[in-house]
Amino acid sequence: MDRRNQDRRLRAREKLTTALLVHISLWALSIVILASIVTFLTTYQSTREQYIQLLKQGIAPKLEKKRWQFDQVQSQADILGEQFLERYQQLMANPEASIAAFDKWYEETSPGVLRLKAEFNRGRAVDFDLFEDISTFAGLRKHPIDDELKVRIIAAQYTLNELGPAWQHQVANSHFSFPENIIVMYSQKEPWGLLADKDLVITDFSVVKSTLQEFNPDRESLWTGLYYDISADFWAITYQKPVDLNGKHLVNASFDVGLSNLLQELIEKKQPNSEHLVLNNNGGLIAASNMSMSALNTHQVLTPDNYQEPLYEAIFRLLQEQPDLKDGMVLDEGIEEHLVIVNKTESLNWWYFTVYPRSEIQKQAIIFPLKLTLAGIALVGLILLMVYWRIRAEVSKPLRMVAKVASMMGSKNYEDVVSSDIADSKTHGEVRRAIEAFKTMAQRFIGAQHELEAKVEQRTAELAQANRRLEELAHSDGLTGLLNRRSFDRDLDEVIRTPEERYVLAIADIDDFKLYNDNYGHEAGDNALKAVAAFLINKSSGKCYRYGGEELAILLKLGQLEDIESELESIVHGINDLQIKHDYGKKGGDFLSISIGAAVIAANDSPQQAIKRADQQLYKAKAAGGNLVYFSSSP
Ligand SMILES: Nc1nc2c(ncn2[C@@H]2O[C@H](COP(=O)(O)OP(=O)(O)OP(=O)(O)O)[C@@H](O)[C@H]2O)c(=O)[nH]1
Repeated sequence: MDRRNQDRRLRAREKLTTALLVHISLWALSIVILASIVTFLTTYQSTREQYIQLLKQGIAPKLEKKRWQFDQVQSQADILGEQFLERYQQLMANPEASIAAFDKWYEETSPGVLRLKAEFNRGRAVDFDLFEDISTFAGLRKHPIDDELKVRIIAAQYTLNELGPAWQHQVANSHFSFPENIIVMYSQKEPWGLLADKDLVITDFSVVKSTLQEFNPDRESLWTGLYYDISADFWAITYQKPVDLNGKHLVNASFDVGLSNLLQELIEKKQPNSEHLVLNNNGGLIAASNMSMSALNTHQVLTPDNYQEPLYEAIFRLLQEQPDLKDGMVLDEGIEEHLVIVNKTESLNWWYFTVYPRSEIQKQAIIFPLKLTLAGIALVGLILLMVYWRIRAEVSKPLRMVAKVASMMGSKNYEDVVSSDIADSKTHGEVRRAIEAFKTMAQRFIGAQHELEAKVEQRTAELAQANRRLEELAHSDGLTGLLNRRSFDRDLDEVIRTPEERYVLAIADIDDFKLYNDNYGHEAGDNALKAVAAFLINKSSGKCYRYGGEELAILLKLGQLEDIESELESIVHGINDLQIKHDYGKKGGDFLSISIGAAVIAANDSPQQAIKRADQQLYKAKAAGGNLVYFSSSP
């Protein structure tokens, strides 16, 4: 087996192994990937649920706790409003004292702007009442302050002075805002009425404006959005409850509630990557965990108009576009790329939104399938290694053995195949059976070969025999069994070519054979001819030929001349002694006879000359009456 063939076989083996490994790895990797996708989808769902629970736990309880405080504020506003109305009605029954008090206690600080004297903020005793931490700002308005308004302001001042201190721990400030651009405030922190800008228009604040009868016919209480109280230096929201009497809007009982703590909690205690936003029913921002510097600089109630923060804007849009938004909803597509968890408190009518990037959930969800994929790939790699090793041992090597045996078969080394110990050593299963089949085949080939060789030998012998027979037939005469004329010519040539050996040519002719034929028939003639020939073969020491029709020839080695002559004469006599009846010979004899003419072949004779010499002697014997031998010993 030459090197190139071995290489070709090696490459073929490698191709088989590679193709198998590629197939197996493709299938295995497909399964791993499919399993990973299924796992990812399942894991994603469970991770999503897990995160929703976590996020819900994060924001909802805090806001729920805070809600109690806001509920309190609302009921305080109810009390404040009721107390005011009671006081107002009392004072209106006898307004002169209140009017006098107003004129005495209030001073014009700039044209058209009145403020409660500062001593009421610091502490001023009036009869049995001590006024403290109270300030009032009466800004520019269309109409001058009439008596009723003076009584209303005094009623608000008394009510706040009475109730304000009790709620200092719940709220930042307690106050009454008037539709006539007036505010009466109880605050232990800031004398807000004294500090307010003289041109301030209270009703320009959206929350106050929206309590006016023309904007709020249903007389609903309202929370503002978040704003930064620069004078108090804190984040706050304001609650306004309109208080009417006989269809007239008197005041708003209102509170400022500080939200710094809530904001702090939202920012510090939120889950990583999550954001929390609290919006009122109008979309105003109550609180957010991602407050920015731009919000800090706004100094106003935060609405989408003045606070362009993408997340807040997206949530605001969601609130506008989805009127069927409900408490407890989880939206996958609420905001692009974010999961949105919705909470709502019915009493406050506030929305709590928790926003979490979906990519974070995907990141968490992908970890397990990723590990699974990596483990799967590692496992596939390991399996491939083992498969490669097993294929080499179980397939490639046995196939090489099969190929070796097949090659021996191809080279007709059947004996080697039979005597090979390949099948006995390292093979099993189909390969072993294949090699054993090759061995059986080789054994049969050997048997068939032996059988064939025996047959060929037999046929060859038969052919040789047939050839010999053909040879005989080609050189003998069919009727008499004597050598034929062709043999005679061949032998005569050879005799002449070997002058060292001397020969005598004798030609014998049956006497009156025509007459014999004519009288006894041709068949009898044939028989007579056969009898003469048989006698010649039997008696003659030389080779006998049928020379022509009834003429026969004998080539005799020249020994003693007398012996030859005597042999020839004994032949002539012997034919007579056969006593073949011939009653029609010219000389009237009883039996068939022959005449022989013989002559020694000269060294330089041609075949024709040798024949002629014998023929001349025969002629003489015939002429002398037949049944005679004429022999010329001199060439
Ligand atoms: N039956 C038979 N006759 C043969 C055969 N060959 C030659 N003859 C006959 O031999 C005869 C020879 O005749 P001739 O040549 O006249 O010779 P002959 O009659 O023997 O006369 P002499 O030779 O002078 O004695 C012919 O009649 C041939 O037909 C043969 O194979 N069989």
